[in-house]
Amino acid sequence: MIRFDHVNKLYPGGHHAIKDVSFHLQKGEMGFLTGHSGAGKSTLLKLIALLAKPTNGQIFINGHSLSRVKKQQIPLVRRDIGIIFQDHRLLTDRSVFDNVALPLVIAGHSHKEMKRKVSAALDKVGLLNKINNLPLQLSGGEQQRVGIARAIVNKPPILLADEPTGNLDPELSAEILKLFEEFNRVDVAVLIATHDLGLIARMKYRTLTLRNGQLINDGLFQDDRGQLL
Ligand SMILES: Nc1ncnc2c1ncn2[C@@H]1O[C@H](COP(=O)(O)OP(=O)(O)OP(=O)(O)O)[C@@H](O)[C@H]1O
Repeated sequence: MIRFDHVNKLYPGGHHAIKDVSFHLQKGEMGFLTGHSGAGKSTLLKLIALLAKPTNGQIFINGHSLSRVKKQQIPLVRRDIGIIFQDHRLLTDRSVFDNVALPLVIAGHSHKEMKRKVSAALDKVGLLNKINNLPLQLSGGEQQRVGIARAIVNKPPILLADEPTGNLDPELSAEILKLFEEFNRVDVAVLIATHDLGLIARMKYRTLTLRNGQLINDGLFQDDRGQLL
C-alpha cells in the first residue's frame, strides 16, 4: 500500500531530512512512526501525501510509483490518502458540515451525496449533533474529531495522522486511537506519527523509528537499551 525504496530527502539548503529509508506498509496494516523532534516524521508523511518530493529513491502508493505521477494526476492520487493534522487546520468561518465536505467539493460530488457522506462521517466520530456549529464552538477534542471526519469522508484506503493526540488528555487520546483501530479493521492502512511513547507501548503495533532521518527500528517499539516496551 505504501512502499519506500531507498528514499532520500534533502531540503533546499542541504538538510538531509530522510536518509535511505525503505519500508512497506501493507493494505490494512496499522503502524506508528516515531523519533525525536526533527527526526523526519512530518517529512516522511509529506512525501507519502505528495506534499514534498523525494530527492531520490522510489515511493509507491497503491502500486503506483509517485515519480511517474504527472502534476495533473496529483489530486487523484491524494484522494486515496486522508490526512489528519495536529492543529486540525479547520476553516474557522465555515460550519462543521462545510469543513468535512471539503474533500467532496473538490472531488465534485452532488449536494445530496455530500449530505449523506458528511452525516455518515460525523456519525462515526460521534459529532452528528454539531453539524451546524462553527469549529470554535467545539472543544479541542471535538475539533480533532472533525479533522478526522474530514480525512475519512471519502473513505480513502490510506490514513495518515501527524501527532493526532498531541494536545489531548489521555482519555481523549485513547478515544481517537480507538477510531483509528476501527478504520483499520475495515482494511484502511493507518500510519500515525507521534512522540507519545506511552501510547505506542500500550498499543503494540508495528513502529517505525527515525533518528536523524534514518530508520533505526521497524517492529515493536524498543527503548534506548533495546528493551521491548
Ligand atoms: N521546508 C523545509 N526546509 C528546510 N528544512 C526543513 C523543512 N522542513 C523540515 N526541515 C528540517 O528537516 C528536519 C526534519 O523535520 P520534520 O518536520 O520532518 O521532523 P519531525 O520529526 O516531524 O519533527 P517534530 O516532531 O518536531 O515535528 C528538521 O531538521 C527540519 O528543520
